[in-house]
Amino acid sequence: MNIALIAHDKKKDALVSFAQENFDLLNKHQLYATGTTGGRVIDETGLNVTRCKSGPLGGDQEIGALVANGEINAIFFFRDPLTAQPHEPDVSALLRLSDVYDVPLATNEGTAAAVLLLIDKLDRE
Ligand SMILES: O=C(CO)COP(=O)(O)O
Repeated sequence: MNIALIAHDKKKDALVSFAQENFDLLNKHQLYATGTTGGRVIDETGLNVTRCKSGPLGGDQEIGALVANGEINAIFFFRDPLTAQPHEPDVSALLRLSDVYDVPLATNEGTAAAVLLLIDKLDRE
């Protein structure tokens, strides 16, 4: 499956930890990420990740285009609910597209863990 990894700045540590803890499960899939998130995941986990542009520079929209083209099966987007983002319209557009195309979207670690387990179960059936 194709999984997109995205984290706002204050959630990047949590996403990197999540990726380290779930290395074996994530390593079975094609991973995409916004630029800075992807760089950290690559450097700190060794996972193979296709990087888009940084979120504020269009990365969320790039992921959105992949969603619209049916190329993303799940999104793990660790959002920071307490900090205003300069590119909030891009974030909202990505969330909207995940609903338009019925792509599972986890916006926090608990949901991401649940979705990843389900993806793995479905993969093995
Ligand atoms: O801003 C983001 C998501 O909206 C994430 O982008 P970066 O991974 O480039 O920081």
